[in-house]
Amino acid sequence: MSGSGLAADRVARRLGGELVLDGVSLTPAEGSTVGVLGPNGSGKSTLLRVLAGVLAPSAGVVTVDGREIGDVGRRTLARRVAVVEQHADTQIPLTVRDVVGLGRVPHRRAWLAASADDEAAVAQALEQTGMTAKAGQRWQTLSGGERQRVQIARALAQRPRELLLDEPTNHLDVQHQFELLDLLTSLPVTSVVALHDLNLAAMYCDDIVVLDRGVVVAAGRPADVLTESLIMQVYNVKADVTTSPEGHPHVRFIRS
Ligand SMILES: Nc1ncnc2c1ncn2[C@@H]1O[C@H](COP(=O)(O)OP(=O)(O)OP(=O)(O)O)[C@@H](O)[C@H]1O
Repeated sequence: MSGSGLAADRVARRLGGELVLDGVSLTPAEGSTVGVLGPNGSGKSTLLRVLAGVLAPSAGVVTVDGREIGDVGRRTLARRVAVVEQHADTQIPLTVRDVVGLGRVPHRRAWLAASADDEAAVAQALEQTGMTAKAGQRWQTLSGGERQRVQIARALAQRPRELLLDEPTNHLDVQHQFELLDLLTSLPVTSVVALHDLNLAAMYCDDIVVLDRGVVVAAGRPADVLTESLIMQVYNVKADVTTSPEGHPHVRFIRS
């Protein structure tokens, strides 16, 4: 398969005897934000882990600039693909600045101290995520939302071309959800983001992929994908979908 960027072609993955992903293809346009939606257990995290090269596909291929991901060196991959997982934790007493600095590791030779470039990338990432004032604070003492923002800062400090995020808005208050997604969509990176909030996905994603039991059941522009029938089919919930004044689909759930 040719093409630039990160792509999945008919990827399957088996876990514990179950087919958790089945024939999933994803070709994010360069610089776009792609939302991965789907119910609990539908395979969103697994897809992100396969795209990150952490899990190998059981069938199909993931490619980076047309090369199979397994053939791209770990260091090369770590320099361009950044991952923000759902439950990052550490027992090591690190400051916020230390954690963000971990994003620079793939760019450094082990025996060299942080360069001016590294320091500038860390400072910029702290600034972009609004964490500069907390740079000296211990990671363990942060709130859930602050930890989330620091993980995102670490990923940004990596200066990736592709950013994979697993429910990054999870712990964030509404202002920080908007700030994060405004930031993601303004960066010159390709982002693949697992989200649960259909309206956030509608507001911010260029494209949406909906998984159900490991299969892509819909993909395309939010307005084409987020329909009342799709929401009923996938989530078994009634919804009223209208168009917001900004032109995005707006989903209102209806209790039956
Ligand atoms: N190591 C494993 N062994 C067996 N099954 C697994 C394993 N890891 C994940 N699964 C199963 O794979 C399916 C997909 O999991 P995944 O975490 O990708 O879903 P998800 O869409 O991210 O869910 P959520 O919205 O709850 O985060 C689930 O049914 C899960 O139980």
